[in-house]
Amino acid sequence: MGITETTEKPAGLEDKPTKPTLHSVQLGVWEIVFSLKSKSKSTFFKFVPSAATTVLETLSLRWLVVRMLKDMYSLAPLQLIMYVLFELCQSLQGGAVMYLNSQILNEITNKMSGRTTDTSRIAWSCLMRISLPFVSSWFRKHSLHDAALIKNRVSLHFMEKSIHTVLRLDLTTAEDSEVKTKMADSYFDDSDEIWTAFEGIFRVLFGVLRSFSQITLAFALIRQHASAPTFFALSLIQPLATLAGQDDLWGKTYAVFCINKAYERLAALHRFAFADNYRMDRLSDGVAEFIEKEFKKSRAELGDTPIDLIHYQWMRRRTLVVEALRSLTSDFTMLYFAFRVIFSSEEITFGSLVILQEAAVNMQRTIFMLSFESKNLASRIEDAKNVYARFDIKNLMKDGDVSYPINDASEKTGMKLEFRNVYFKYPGTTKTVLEDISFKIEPGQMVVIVGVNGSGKSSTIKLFNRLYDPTDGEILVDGLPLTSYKLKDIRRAMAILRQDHTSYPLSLRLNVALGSPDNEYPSDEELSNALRAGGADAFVEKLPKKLDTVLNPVKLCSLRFRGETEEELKKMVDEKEKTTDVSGGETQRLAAARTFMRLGGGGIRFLAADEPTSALDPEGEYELFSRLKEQRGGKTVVFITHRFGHLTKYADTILVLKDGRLVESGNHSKSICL
Ligand SMILES: Nc1ncnc2c1ncn2[C@@H]1O[C@H](COP(=O)(O)OP(=O)(O)OP(=O)(O)O)[C@@H](O)[C@H]1O
Repeated sequence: MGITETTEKPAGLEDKPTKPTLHSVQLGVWEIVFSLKSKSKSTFFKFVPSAATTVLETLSLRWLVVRMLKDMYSLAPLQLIMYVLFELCQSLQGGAVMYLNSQILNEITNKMSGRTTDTSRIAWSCLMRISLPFVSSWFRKHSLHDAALIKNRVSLHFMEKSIHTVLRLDLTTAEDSEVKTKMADSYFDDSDEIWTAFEGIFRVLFGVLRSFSQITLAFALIRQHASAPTFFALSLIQPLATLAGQDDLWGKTYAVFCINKAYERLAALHRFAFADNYRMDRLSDGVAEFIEKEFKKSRAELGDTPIDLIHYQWMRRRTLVVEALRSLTSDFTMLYFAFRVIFSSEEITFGSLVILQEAAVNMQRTIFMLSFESKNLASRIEDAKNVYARFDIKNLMKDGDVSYPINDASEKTGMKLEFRNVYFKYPGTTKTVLEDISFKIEPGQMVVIVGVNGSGKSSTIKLFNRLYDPTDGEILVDGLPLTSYKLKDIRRAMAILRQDHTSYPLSLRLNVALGSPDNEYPSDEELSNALRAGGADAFVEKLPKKLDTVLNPVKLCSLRFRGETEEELKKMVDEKEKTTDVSGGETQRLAAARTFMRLGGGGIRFLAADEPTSALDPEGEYELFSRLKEQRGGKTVVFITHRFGHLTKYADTILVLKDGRLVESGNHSKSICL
């Protein structure tokens, strides 16, 4: 259970390529492995270069600071100015307190040594000293209030900008590994990076200003004492020794592994018992007893081996002698004065001593603050930089500039489509999923694409509305390259019912209405027509909240028990978090209703349905296709289906795909071999 250090190949890494520079320490159930480079460096030796690097980085990122300031000023100009002023006043308040203390202490010293005292000065200083905390808390209150308001506006503003950024990303860009990394940490709760970085910079600036003003004042007040510089120098030893002796895990590069089999099993059993996704299996397999029995067994095997976090175990390694020496450094200043009293004739007043002590403590605080902030600020600034980098992501897919439709012909006119020697690979992959595909679809035609799983049917559909662009070859729409049209126009002219139907985390009403986003408040009649056409009316009618049901509400509730369970609170949270279970077929019907809503919205010239019936029974499938056929009007239609029996006989063209190639095309009358 003790500490074991080794520079040999760490356990658990046998199958990983290990470099000889690795060093490992075993603590409790953990093994911590770091590079030897980071082993010898103490926090102090890292603090100096890291503080310098942070300052230099902050200076080199002036554009970022200016951009943040501009953004914040535009969102809350008055509050920003007031916040800076309040913080500035608070920074200078330390100096004022020190000045007033020195005045009071000098008068006390005069009194104690029998000299005359200036009563009005002492009364005035006391009055000011009493008023200062009130003034200061007034500043604090307003500064906190302004800071909260700016933070709120900034968070919501950047949340909105993040949403704008993510919504306009095309698939190729969104799947790019660099873009994925940039977008990875843009969480809903993490929208205050800009404010955090800004606040961090200001905290350092005001902290330095506060200490600087106090130290300058202290020097001015006690400059006649020869011992002042030595005193300050001695007071620096304590923070510097603490930093030098601090061998924490901050800033080290390391990996932690669990090397205790019993603890690994405990963790697995714990997950098995708690994770929601195992709940059904746990109950149906009746594994509760097994879990508890195994847990007890592993616990006995583990014994008292420490399981707490590696940071705590690491901290406990400190030796008592080092701790004792470090705490002694805080007494150096007192020991120095004791020494002066014995060996020197210099007279130092009680007041000066207190002021010196106060200034020294402030200096120590500044050093600790800078050490802490230099670690934090760099990463906060990096986070803020990433936020702006996300906003600057450029779409890889180029938008066209031709409006669609070119001329506003009748709505019934279908789209004319042509694939010319189209090849396609998904971005970042090497497999050609579509190879040399050529076909033509005349306006208003109905085409059925068939083929076994993985033959490229869905990939073909994804090229129609430019979710992806072909790797080679060309797609033409109404005689012009698809890429020449404005993306927004071309997508607005298409209705695509996809295979992997989803329901949005919004009410069912919006789930259907969003099929036609230009008509976000459709009438009840339009909604029920779409629901009926999609075959979703019956199941929606049975739901207690009908169209106001949110199938999977976003969870924003939390409940913490302190002692007894509060049933009322629990019920409220359960009610808010309640999900409504619907079958795969019902979600598919909902997606179909959304498509019918789109078809009814007007402006649609092309309809594609990619196996929209996979979760439907044969009757549901027949009904859906019949209604899609009924409502297609003159639109060009492409259907993909596995069960094509009754569909293919209506098709003007049947395209047969195999391994990404078009192996046959024709129609029933040309007796295509299906
Ligand atoms: N996002 C993707 N990234 C990489 N490869 C993909 C992606 N989607 C599909 N593929 C691959 O492209 C090939 C064609 O897939 P596609 O989904 O177009 O076939 P499909 O004929 O529609 O199949 P199914 O009938 O199962 O839906 C498959 O080999 C598949 O693994």
